[in-house]
Amino acid sequence: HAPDGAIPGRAPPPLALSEARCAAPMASSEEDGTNGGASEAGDEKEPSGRRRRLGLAATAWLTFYNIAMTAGWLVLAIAMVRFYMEKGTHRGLYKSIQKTLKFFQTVALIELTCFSLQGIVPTSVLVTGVQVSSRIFMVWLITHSIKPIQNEESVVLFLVSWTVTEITRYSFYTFSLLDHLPYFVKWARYNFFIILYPVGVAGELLTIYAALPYVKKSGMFSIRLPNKYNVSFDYYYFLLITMASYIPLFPQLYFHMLRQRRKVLHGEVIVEKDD
Ligand SMILES: CCCCCCCCCCCCC[C@@H](O)CC(=O)SCCNC(=O)CCNC(=O)[C@H](O)C(C)(C)COP(=O)(O)OP(=O)(O)OC[C@H]1O[C@@H](n2cnc3c(N)ncnc32)[C@H](O)[C@@H]1OP(=O)(O)O
Repeated sequence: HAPDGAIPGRAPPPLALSEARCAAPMASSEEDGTNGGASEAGDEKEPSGRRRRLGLAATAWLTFYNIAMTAGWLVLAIAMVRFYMEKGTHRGLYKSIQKTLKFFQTVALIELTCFSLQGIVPTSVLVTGVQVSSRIFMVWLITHSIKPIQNEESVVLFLVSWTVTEITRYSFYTFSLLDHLPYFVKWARYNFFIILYPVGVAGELLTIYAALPYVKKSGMFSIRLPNKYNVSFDYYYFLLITMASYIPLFPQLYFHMLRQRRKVLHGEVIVEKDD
């Protein structure tokens, strides 16, 4: 365990959001030895490291954000279960929940642009960047834009994986910030992904694959030569490259989560390279 603030490769932690202008990360649970403020035993006598370092304004804002996101994804989960119970089919499911999905998944850009890039939370910019951008891509440039694939079973695969993951993740952050992290939530955050990550990725890849014929036929989002800028772009090949990029990128995200799991659940100290 490193002493407070003495984290190799990281700037000193902020005291308050307003002071820091999102400029420095908060110390992690491993590093300050406070278990991230999680009071599983419920016997803490003073504010945890997490709250001390973040400051009231940042803690309040993050808590509000995480509660809102937990609620949003819960609403989505309930809507999906209700839809399936009433209709008995997945057909039409995407259409019925698309507004909520688009809203809450797009809002997650805040995590990249403010929390991560600005250093409010000590998360990896690279990991968060790949995670958020691939989701935004799936939501807007695939499922929203290519209507014929909206009823594919693969869409349900990633919808369910994302939803369970996000309810768990945001409630984990919320309870951590409130210093009352139930062990089950922590366990779920660092175990569910073992199954949900590959299932979600399979759903995403199958959905992109299903979109290929429509993209090829329609020539959507493609720029053909000749044109006055003398540039060409073929969305069909872009999708093929995107699918291929899962091969090097997904294992990195998966192994990152496995390392996090060892660190958080089993207390292993892992020195990670800076982004
Ligand atoms: C333009 C086209 C792009 C195409 C790219 C194609 C390539 C794609 C490759 C693969 C993409 C994967 C796609 C994905 O959509 C699939 C799925 O999601 S399927 C569903 C299952 N998914 C998961 O289980 C995801 C699991 N992964 C993660 O959760 C993430 O990796 C991530 C959240 C990004 C990182 O987690 P990590 O554990 O490393 O760090 P955290 O960010 O959770 O925590 C670090 C510390 O920061 C604190 N923190 C972070 N955020 C908050 C917050 N909102 N509020 C409060 N605190 C926060 C956190 O508590 C930690 O603090 P401490 O260290 O003190 O405990």
